[in-house]
Amino acid sequence: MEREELTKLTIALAKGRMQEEAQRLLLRAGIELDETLNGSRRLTAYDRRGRYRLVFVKPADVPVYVEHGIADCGIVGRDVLMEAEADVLQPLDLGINRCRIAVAAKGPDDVTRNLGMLRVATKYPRIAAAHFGRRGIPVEIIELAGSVELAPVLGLSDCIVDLVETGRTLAENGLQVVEVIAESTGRLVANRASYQLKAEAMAELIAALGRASEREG
Ligand SMILES: Nc1ncnc2c1ncn2[C@@H]1O[C@H](COP(=O)(O)OP(=O)(O)OP(=O)(O)O)[C@@H](O)[C@H]1O
Ligand SMILES: O=P(O)(O)OC[C@H]1O[C@H](OP(=O)(O)OP(=O)(O)O)[C@H](O)[C@@H]1O
Repeated sequence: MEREELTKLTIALAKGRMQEEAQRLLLRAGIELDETLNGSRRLTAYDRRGRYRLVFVKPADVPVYVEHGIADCGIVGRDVLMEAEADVLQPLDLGINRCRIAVAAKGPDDVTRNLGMLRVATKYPRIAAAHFGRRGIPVEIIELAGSVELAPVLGLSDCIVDLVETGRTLAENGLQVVEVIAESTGRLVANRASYQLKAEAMAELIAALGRASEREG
């Protein structure tokens, strides 16, 4: 039988930092990827049994593929989902890539004692704007693509909104957490229509990943 006929679901995986943990979890769930993928530049793959097609995309693009139904489901961080405000279902917390989305600065006074417009550097403009909006603090959002911790050190901003795991990047750059906005972990997300139309395959995947992530945690 052709692979396409066997394939039940297309899963979009975030490339980069989350990919390794996600693939380890898939393996525990009995979804083993073609080993010719190792070291290759291919952006799609099937699992050994041909049941799932995997597509590898940038983290921020996972909700885009899933919302449009190109992928039935995806694995991506809650940080990305909060920022994208994507209309997708979140059936499972996978517990991988646990970190916090936090406000950080050289010291708390840089945030709390600021009298004018607070300058906030971040990769997460929507999360940052919503957070300070709730606090009633006027902000200028300075959007950066990475190494956000540099901004307050060099005087580009008063504070940052970024991910913190061990706190090492903050500490080594003389910054500290001022406030935690949210916890983030890797999530299984699903397209709304696929969730209904491919209910059996979805349930099978959710159950397998749920068991695998329980064992992991
Ligand atoms: N230090 C960390 N510890 C744990 N999880 C993290 C950490 N940094 C990022 N993550 C999680 O891993 C996901 C992917 O991180 P990665 O750094 O690969 O993304 P990115 O820098 O946004 O991607 P890209 O720059 O390729 O668009 C994040 O969305 C987040 O959920
Ligand atoms: O608390 P820690 O354990 O130090 O981890 C946090 C760091 O990890 C991520 O950065 P990443 O390495 O993905 O680089 P980037 O900032 O360029 O995205 C995040 O943006 C922080 O900078």
